[in-house]
Amino acid sequence: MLQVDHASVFFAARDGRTVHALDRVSFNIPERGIVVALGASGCGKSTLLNAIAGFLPLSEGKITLDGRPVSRPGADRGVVFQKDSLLPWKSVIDNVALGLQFAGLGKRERRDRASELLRLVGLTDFANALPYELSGGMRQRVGIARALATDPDILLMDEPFGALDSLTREQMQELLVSVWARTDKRIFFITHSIEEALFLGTEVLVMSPRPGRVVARFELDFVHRFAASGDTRAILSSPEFGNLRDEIRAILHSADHVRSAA
Ligand SMILES: Nc1ncnc2c1ncn2[C@@H]1O[C@H](COP(=O)(O)OP(=O)(O)OP(=O)(O)O)[C@@H](O)[C@H]1O
Repeated sequence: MLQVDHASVFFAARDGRTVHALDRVSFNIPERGIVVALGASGCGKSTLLNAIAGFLPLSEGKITLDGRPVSRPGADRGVVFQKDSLLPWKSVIDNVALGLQFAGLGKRERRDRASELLRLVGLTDFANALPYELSGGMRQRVGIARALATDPDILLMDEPFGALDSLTREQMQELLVSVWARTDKRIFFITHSIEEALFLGTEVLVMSPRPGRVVARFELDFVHRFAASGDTRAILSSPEFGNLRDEIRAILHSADHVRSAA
């Protein structure tokens, strides 16, 4: 279980003011859970992910993974960013195998593991390609395979599909569900998109800015339905999905309204 307990972060801005980026955020990610943080720009989503990744310390509160306090980056957490950070001079398979080098695996084992992961994300035929030969969606698939290489307990994904066109984005969401269903990973996922949050999340945290806090949470099972049926259309067009989308849109608008009036 990943536990985030009353996490707060204050930044000292350059003009001397203090930015209250995150305000007493608490949630858990259980086994096989996908928790999605949804909110407008500036509500502290990346700050939260960076704290879970161990890239930045909390000002108050604590984060534990299976009882161990999180204080620095570790192989138990794999991170995927919006912009892929592939090494342009290395082949796809070598990019995936990179993390395994630090884990002390031999060359043969690294390539075997990387090939297995490329199969998982449907990129076997591109193992020897260079990153510039890939589309945006394919690069993100390499990023997912690379994040999985060290077999982390949890995947942390910061708007991984935000820069993709809508069709590719939908395909990537489906691919992520199939990876999740086959690997049993926990996932923490950040997005601006209400539909993406509803489709992927077993729990959605709706966040509002200044200070960044959770204003509503929803437990969902659309992702389980998709994993069982593979029928995206039926899920997106269901009245239940539409009603929740409208409800969350209203919450986000009123959070924004409160902020502009303040
Ligand atoms: N290093 C920093 N120093 C000062 N302020 C910061 C720092 N990092 C983030 N902030 C501020 O903290 C707040 C939350 O930022 P954060 O990037 O976490 O939001 P976000 O929800 O991820 O936004 P986006 O969706 O645009 O990425 C913002 O007001 C931002 O300007």
